[in-house]
Amino acid sequence: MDKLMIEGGYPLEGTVQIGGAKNSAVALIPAAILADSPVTIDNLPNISDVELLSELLKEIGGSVELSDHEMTIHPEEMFSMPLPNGRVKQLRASYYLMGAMLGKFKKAVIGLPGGCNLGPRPIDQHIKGFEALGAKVTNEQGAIYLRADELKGARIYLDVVSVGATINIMLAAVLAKGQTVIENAAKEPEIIDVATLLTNMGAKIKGAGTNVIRIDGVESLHGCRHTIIPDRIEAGTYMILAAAIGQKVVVDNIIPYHVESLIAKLREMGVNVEERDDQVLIENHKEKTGVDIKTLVYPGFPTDLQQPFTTLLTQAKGTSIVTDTIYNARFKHIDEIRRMGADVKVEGRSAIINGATELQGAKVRASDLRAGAALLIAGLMANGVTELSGLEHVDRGYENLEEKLVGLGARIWREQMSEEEREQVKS
Ligand SMILES: CC(=O)N[C@H]1[C@@H](OP(=O)(O)OP(=O)(O)OC[C@H]2O[C@@H](n3ccc(=O)[nH]c3=O)[C@H](O)[C@@H]2O)O[C@H](CO)[C@@H](O)[C@@H]1O
Ligand SMILES: C=C(OP(=O)(O)O)C(=O)O
Repeated sequence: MDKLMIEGGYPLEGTVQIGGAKNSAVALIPAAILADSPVTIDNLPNISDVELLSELLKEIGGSVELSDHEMTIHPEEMFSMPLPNGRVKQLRASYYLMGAMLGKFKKAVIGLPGGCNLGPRPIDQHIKGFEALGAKVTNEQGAIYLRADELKGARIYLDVVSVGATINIMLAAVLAKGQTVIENAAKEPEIIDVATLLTNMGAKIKGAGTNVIRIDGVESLHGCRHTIIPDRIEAGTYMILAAAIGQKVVVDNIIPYHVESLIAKLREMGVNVEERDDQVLIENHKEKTGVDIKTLVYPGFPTDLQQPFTTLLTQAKGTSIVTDTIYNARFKHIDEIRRMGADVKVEGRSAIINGATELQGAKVRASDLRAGAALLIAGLMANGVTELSGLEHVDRGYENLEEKLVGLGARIWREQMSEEEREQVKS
């Protein structure tokens, strides 16, 4: 068990390269199950969720070659091995094995997923979609059993706009007979990325990126090569970090259009953002003013950047209100940044931040992935040393974290936790 040691107060400068999108990668890897020949995915992020999925594909008989940022998946020998426990519980995206295995084998047994604990994260809309396609779905002791004699296209209206349900239904529908229409679909860039891979595999999909997706089922799918889009949440995290403690930071290899809502809010605060073709330059020399944000589905402000942005707002003058409309318990980082000196309180679904406050280094723990990002930013801004534990969450979504930060001039390194510290974490 490691902790991250962060010596705060050193301004950051330089260029940081952004990797491939976690939330695309974790859907693209299961999508390969649907093919009859090898699928190669590149610009793959070097994160633990990718490693876990690669192991899960091996458990169902696949062979996987993983080299530097590239994975080739051989699905020819895969079979519908039940996965009720184990690795499926360690990440959210294991739910995509349901759609992909149901689509390919017409049956699957998959344990309920893990992932960040942000309050209730039901999968009723995924199940509604599978049932509409003709599957019988039951929940037996925390595992979802799916079975169908055949899958037939259907019209499915999602009661809530869900990234996971939209992608999962696409995965189950591409090999179904006839047409499937997903209404009130999510529009995140990762959905377009998954539809692009499936289309290159031979699927017929129209409308990905809009709220109505039409899928005409095909008999079979073949392998192909696919390059993952840049991770807009990793990019956003470095942009927030640059606004918090950067002087002149270039966030490179991104699609600026995917982070428009963040750019708008940074500018509103008084941060200079220059948009270029595939990079943004963040210059931070003025006093920052507090702003209000409300998280929304894409293209609104992403919930996954809410926690890091809250930390930035502690450095802005005045009162800011952050409301998370997607998750009702995504404020577990607040108690920790308060311990570092921030003036923040949570009321219902909102955090109220009074700034600007000086932060002091402390021993803090990440309760989830983006809480980790929020505390990392706090540590880099704070006076003195911050010790951040809970790195198993952070490593799910940020590749080569220390390397990228040291490249920008940060003083940050990993250390093993002492026996006593490990005991404290367990209790
Ligand atoms: C692996 C992955 O891509 N994770 C992302 C995905 O999570 P995930 O796919 O879990 O998030 P959803 O878009 O499905 O969830 C959005 C909202 O809908 C609710 N809901 C969802 C499904 C369902 O069947 N029933 C239901 O009520 C959820 O509780 C939540 O309040 O999108 C989230 C919202 O952008 C991001 O925070 C996560 O980073
Ligand atoms: C919530 C997130 O991830 P997951 O859905 O994989 O838990 C995230 O990436 O911020």
